[in-house]
Amino acid sequence: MSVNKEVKRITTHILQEMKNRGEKIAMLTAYDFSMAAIVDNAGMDIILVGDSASNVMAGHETTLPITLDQMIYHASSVVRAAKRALVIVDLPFGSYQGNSKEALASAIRIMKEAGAHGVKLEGGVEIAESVTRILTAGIPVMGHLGLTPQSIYKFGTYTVRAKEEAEAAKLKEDALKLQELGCFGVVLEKIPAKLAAEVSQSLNIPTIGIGAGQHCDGQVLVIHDMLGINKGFKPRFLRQYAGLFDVMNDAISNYVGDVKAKNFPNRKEEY
Ligand SMILES: Nc1nc(=O)c2c([nH]1)NC[C@@H]1CN(c3ccc(C(=O)N[C@@H](CCC(=O)O)C(=O)O)cc3)CN21
Ligand SMILES: CC(C)C(=O)C(=O)O
Ligand SMILES: [Mg+2]
Repeated sequence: MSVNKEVKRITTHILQEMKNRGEKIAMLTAYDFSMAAIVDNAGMDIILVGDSASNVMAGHETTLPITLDQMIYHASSVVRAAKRALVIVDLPFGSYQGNSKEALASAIRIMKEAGAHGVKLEGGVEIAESVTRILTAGIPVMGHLGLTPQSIYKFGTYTVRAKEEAEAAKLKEDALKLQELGCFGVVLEKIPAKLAAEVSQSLNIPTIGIGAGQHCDGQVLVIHDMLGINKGFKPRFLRQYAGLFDVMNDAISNYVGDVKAKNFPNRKEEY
């Protein structure tokens, strides 16, 4: 399907129209200017400045260490590159769980200092007050349910979530609550496809899946994973669209070889 690059800027209203007419929503992460420029040029609907930057940019084992200041630095770089995509930024661990006032202050910093278009928060009914407060300030909010990596130490593993009926019921309740509060969409991470399909059908707002099957209204992946830059990470839900680790490794080792062999620079490459 061809991508309409005529659209000036994707908005949350356009995303809702896309769901209404059954057009799938494409979302991908980016954390810096150069990558975001490529992602935007390729016709992405939403660019997520994910707290997965903690893993893929900083090399941490979890998303917990990344700070609000660091997220703002990544987000401001992405915003400068994004001409068409809607730029959504994860509120990092510790920047919103304290109370709704803190949550709003963090969201405002992201909007004001990075120029982002909205924020994403992990959690359901527990964060209802914060979601409401942020929305009241006119800031679009996206929910995130299922595997919520900021709670990894509570769960202990990254296995599929909501397989049991009780947890599935809670997730459905959370999704409805987030919609009722006014979220423009919700990410469903690593839950059974059947549950994601049910939630996607029962909600009016779009669902964006990662490891949540084909019936979500859109899909999201981490860019380093789908480009094959991050070789070690290969869960079943991930499709690798390129093998950039090897491509980049070959180019870089050729450069090393040329320098060592005195093949670079040559006479044409000097002044
Ligand atoms: N590089 C990267 N990609 C991601 O998708 C991602 C991050 N980082 N950081 C934040 C969260 C964490 N996410 C994750 C992490 C692990 C799995 C996962 O499936 N891990 C194992 C299986 C774990 C298990 O079953 O116990 C795997 O198969 O690799 C999925 C999503 C998604 N997000
Ligand atoms: C995996 C996506 C949904 C995310 O939250 C992130 O990249 O941080
Ligand atoms: Mg995240």
